[in-house]
Amino acid sequence: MIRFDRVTKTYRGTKRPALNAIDLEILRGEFVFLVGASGSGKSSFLRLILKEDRPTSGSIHVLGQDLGAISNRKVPYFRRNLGVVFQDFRLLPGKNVFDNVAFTLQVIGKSRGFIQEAVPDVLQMVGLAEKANRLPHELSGGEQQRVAIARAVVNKPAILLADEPTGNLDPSTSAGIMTVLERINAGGTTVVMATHDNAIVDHMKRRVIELVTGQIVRDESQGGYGMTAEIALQDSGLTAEIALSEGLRPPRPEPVLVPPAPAAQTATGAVPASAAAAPAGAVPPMPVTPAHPDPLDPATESLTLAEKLGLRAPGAAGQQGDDQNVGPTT
Ligand SMILES: Nc1ncnc2c1ncn2[C@@H]1O[C@H](COP(=O)(O)OP(=O)(O)OP(=O)(O)O)[C@@H](O)[C@H]1O
Repeated sequence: MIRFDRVTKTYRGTKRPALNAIDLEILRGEFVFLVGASGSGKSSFLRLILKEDRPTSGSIHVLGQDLGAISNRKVPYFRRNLGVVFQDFRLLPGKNVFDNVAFTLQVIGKSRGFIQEAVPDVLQMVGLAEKANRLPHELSGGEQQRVAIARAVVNKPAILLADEPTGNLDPSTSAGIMTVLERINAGGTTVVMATHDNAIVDHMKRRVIELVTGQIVRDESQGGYGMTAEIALQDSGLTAEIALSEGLRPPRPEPVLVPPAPAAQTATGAVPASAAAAPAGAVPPMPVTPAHPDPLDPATESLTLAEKLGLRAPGAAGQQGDDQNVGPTT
């Protein structure tokens, strides 16, 4: 379903790869947590799956397609198989709940009849059937995220990518969002979720892949958040987190040295997924750099919402002002 073969991503102007020789397979129907300190490569990993960016070396297959062989023109068609949810919801503030969800289907040209059936169904699934006429600012943060999830899955994608979907939500609201994501996964959609939320990861007991400086150091079939290295930058006033240097990092259990699971199997047990993985604890201090797509790279140029959701080719005409990126409204 998703396969990375020796994938390395090095951004322009940087020396150290954001992702370093990643070998990984995610199977149909899996629910996978991607954990790791800020800057460890989680968002880069998701962007590569979406073909929002391209690897510096190595190959990526998603749904049987070699992403390197998909032309830019065909990318929007490829992305229709993927739903995406972000930490900051990205709803359209002037459209009500129904229209925010219908937006996905309108952009890809679905009929009015189809939309009239599909949108109420998915709103029911995320628990918002009664709020179809509300505007985003009339909803709580958790409800706004449910709308974003409904929009992501209304076209029944095979894969749902979620980049810290509970990052702006309190614990009980987050639990509700996870119930919705579990429901979507139970319906057959493969879910890959990047998160810093240790309580959720520990509670769900799903596959956990941990990145440290762009390498997979842990791949467990029913993992927990564990000793994932994170620290708040209190003295800088930022809430970002950095990987701990060796001296500061809490002790980590010795890795179990067993060979990586065969490509076609789900990972079992604590498996260092790459022989080249950095030894536990050997983590240099990380500069805290916000992840922005490389402005010089045509594959990561600034995208409108429709483009970002994979519904329209970058630069293709849309309705003026119809799809600007929007953050939380509460
Ligand atoms: N467009 C870019 N240009 C240059 N460097 C980048 C770019 N995007 C990410 N990076 C760098 O690549 C590394 C991995 O970043 P990435 O955003 O993938 O990490 P992350 O694990 O998602 O972090 P966070 O948890 O903070 O979202 C970091 O060192 C980051 O600074």
